[in-house]
Amino acid sequence: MMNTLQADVAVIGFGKGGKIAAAALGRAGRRVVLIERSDSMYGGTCPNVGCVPTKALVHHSGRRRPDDSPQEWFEHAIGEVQQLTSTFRAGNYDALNNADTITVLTGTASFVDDHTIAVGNDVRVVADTILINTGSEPVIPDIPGLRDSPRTVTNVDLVHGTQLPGRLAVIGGGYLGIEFASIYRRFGSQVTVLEASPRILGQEDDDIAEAAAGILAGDGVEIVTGAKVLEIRNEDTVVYEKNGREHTITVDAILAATGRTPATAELRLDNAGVRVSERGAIEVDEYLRTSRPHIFALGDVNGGPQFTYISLDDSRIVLDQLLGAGKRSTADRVAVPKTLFMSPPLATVGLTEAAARAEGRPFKVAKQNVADIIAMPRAYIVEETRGMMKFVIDADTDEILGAGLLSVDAQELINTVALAIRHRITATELRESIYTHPSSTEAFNDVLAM
Ligand SMILES: Cc1cc2nc3c(=O)[nH]c(=O)nc-3n(C[C@H](O)[C@H](O)[C@H](O)COP(=O)(O)OP(=O)(O)OC[C@H]3O[C@@H](n4cnc5c(N)ncnc54)[C@H](O)[C@@H]3O)c2cc1C
Ligand SMILES: NC(=O)c1ccc[n+]([C@@H]2O[C@H](COP(=O)([O-])OP(=O)(O)OC[C@H]3O[C@@H](n4cnc5c(N)ncnc54)[C@H](O)[C@@H]3O)[C@@H](O)[C@H]2O)c1
Repeated sequence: MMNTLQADVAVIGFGKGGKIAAAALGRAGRRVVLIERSDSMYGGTCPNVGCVPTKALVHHSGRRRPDDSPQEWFEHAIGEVQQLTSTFRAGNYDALNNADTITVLTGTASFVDDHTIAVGNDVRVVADTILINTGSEPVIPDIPGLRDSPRTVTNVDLVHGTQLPGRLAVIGGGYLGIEFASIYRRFGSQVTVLEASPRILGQEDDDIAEAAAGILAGDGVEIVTGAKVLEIRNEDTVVYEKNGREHTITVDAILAATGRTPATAELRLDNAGVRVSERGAIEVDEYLRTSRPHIFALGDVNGGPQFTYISLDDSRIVLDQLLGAGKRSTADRVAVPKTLFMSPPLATVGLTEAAARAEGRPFKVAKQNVADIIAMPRAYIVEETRGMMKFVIDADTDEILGAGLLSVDAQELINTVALAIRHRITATELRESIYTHPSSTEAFNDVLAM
């Protein structure tokens, strides 16, 4: 028999934005039903198979001593990571399911019409308002042999598998590819990154991307740029072309890290009249309303930047529509920082030097290698002096336009710079602030003294 639940708000997908919105709406007395397709995904990608396990692997890979067996250390690390993710998963589930106003259903959701959602075969949810928060999925490029090879893995396989690949090929030198390349190299794998573009980290300035590539190469990651992967032969041999010559590498695992696409395939959006863009994302306005105004889309599925904190900010916008003044929008976002967790991390915000030049605005650049920053003994204390810090500054106003920090603690430093940009704190003010000692922030005293 069909079981029908009535709700004020239905949330499809237990991602960051969906869970924050569900909790707040539940606290406000709304009857909320949240639907998640997998019982191993409560909390979404980030705590289960994304940010949290990968950053825990960064941590554990860095603690391996030269005499530790790579395989044993890896297995130990995966065990630790699985404990961590299961704690977070249970915490996420309980936080919502224990609320009187919220029901969590486990099953795949699809639209029946614009107010009705089917969950599996037996349950229907009828809701006034619907939030779609189904995230994204890896794109496996159409390379002959890749999809069928048992050696092809995704981020999900890599954070669950207990066998350290002796040899790993990573197709794609973006955020995901470089993080996994760095992690697995530090665990002891032989890693080759095959990037189609002339260089990795194509969105960053040349000097920053080159410095990052230099650190990875120094750690033993082989980076092949301008590589065209032709096929996967006999399941384990990656055939690629560079400069007109064919090369092969035989590997234990192949990670496709060539981007992630919004997860809409199972939703039957056509039944609800929700429009999707040419690139497969759910179309939204700046208030995250879809083509059906009572249906919102949050997080990766709406085609915005694919970061957990953007999904979180999406929930603020939707909550402002449903419970607040309805003013907040995606247009409010200024200086959104990001961090690539290689070792040391690369964190960036605002304009690159290339973008400032393209805009034709007067700017100056302040940059220094971390090893030369006298005001930052912390780099020497923690024995991580690799990298560089770079600021792009408006030559007329002294405002900071952007920064690229490839440095120990960069994932923390960048938030201070982002705040400075948002609040129009000048480079001089940032330079002349008083910082704790010994800290990494002290570097600003030095690098900004142009
Ligand atoms: C390996 C990796 C590392 C990353 N590292 C970082 C990082 O360090 N920092 C950072 O900010 N970002 C990172 N990201 C990106 C970040 O994880 C995503 O941007 C973020 O998790 C997106 O969240 P979301 O709210 O859009 O949805 P998600 O967290 O993806 O959740 C969507 C949920 O919807 C469920 N679902 C899908 N379809 C249906 C359906 N039809 N019915 C029911 N449920 C459904 C899914 O099972 C999933 O649980 C990383 C991503 C990956 C893959
Ligand atoms: N630390 C973080 O915040 C973090 C970590 C991992 C992932 N993410 C998110 O996940 C998203 C997806 O990551 P991603 O690295 O998969 O995508 P990406 O778009 O960041 O990078 C993809 C890379 O693959 C290359 N590429 C594409 N097709 C190729 C091919 N056929 N052969 C070789 N190279 C090819 C591209 O030139 C690009 O460099 C990121 O954009 C990011 O938003 C964030």
